[in-house]
Amino acid sequence: MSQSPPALDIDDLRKEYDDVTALDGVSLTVPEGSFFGLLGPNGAGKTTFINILVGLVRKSGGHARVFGHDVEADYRKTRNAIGLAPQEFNVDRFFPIREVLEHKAGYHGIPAEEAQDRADEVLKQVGIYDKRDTRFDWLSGGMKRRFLLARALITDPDLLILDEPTAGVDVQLRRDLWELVTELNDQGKTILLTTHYIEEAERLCDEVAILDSGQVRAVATPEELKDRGTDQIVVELREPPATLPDLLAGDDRVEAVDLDGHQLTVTARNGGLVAPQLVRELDREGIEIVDLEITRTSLEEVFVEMTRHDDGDTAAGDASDVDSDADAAGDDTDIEDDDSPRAEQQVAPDGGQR
Ligand SMILES: Nc1ncnc2c1ncn2[C@@H]1O[C@H](COP(=O)(O)OP(=O)(O)OP(=O)(O)O)[C@@H](O)[C@H]1O
Repeated sequence: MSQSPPALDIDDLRKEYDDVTALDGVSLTVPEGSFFGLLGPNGAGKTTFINILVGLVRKSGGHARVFGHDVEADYRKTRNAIGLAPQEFNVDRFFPIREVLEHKAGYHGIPAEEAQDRADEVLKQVGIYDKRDTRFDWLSGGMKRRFLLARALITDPDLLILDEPTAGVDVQLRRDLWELVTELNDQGKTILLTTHYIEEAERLCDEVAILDSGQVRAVATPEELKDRGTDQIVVELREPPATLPDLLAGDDRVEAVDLDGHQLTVTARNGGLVAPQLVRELDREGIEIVDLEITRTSLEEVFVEMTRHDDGDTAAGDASDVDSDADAAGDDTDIEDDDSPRAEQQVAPDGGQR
């Protein structure tokens, strides 16, 4: 029995815009049904990657296949398999949102009557059915995000691409959207998520790729990535020893052991596994423990570390920049009725209007 192809099969994908290398040999496999996160600082190449998948940007080299279909040679099949909720608002703002959905369905070949039913269904699904006769302009920021998701769902795509879906939305809506996309994933849709909210990736994704300067730095589960960072084991001692014995000697997970007054701090990978050995050694030395706490590295710290550049800066700035940038991303653009505001060119080989 032949195995079905993965949702995304990306091999040495490259993109140059004049003298800017946006993608520098990206290879990735996203299994069907997975919830996959694409993390990267500003300018890492995430939008370029997505735009190549949906045919808005022409690749300079390599291969990209969606459920086995080449994104350029089989543009139409690829495009029909993907629902994209883009980062920026690019909606025809003069029509009631229900009509916008019907047009989109019609463009994808869905007959008018079915398109109406589908439009109602997805508006209900994202919770803005009562706004169906409202123009996009008149929706609140959060409703606009919900609408973009409805538009991505109108064709019942197998692959849902969410580009910063919760940028600039409040905590409650973010949680609602998380719940909704988790349900969609449970129903079998493959989800590709880009986000600046590391917590979002950690909560939702089975696997994440860290992209930086157009290259994949790591592909792993959030837990595996955290195992690569360092934890801190902080031990409060009853009586600090006059000289610190040689603790955890030869354990290559351990980066540092520091004593400051009553407080012993061990910096180590897999802190949870190192701690029991530390406790045994302290016990053997007759050093009494009053308190012990392990602070696990955060995915955010691992992310910042992995995308730190040689000049000591991260491309992402610090973690707080990461979040505030995302908040600012909800601006309108003037481009309308297109899935991406940064379309370099349209590459539908069939010449079809998108
Ligand atoms: N149409 C374009 N023409 C020229 N350069 C571009 C174009 N689009 C993107 N770039 C450049 O390609 C690089 C990758 O940009 P891209 O938008 O793909 O990154 P990103 O990871 O999506 O960033 P962000 O998180 O800020 O949205 C950047 O250096 C960007 O300036």
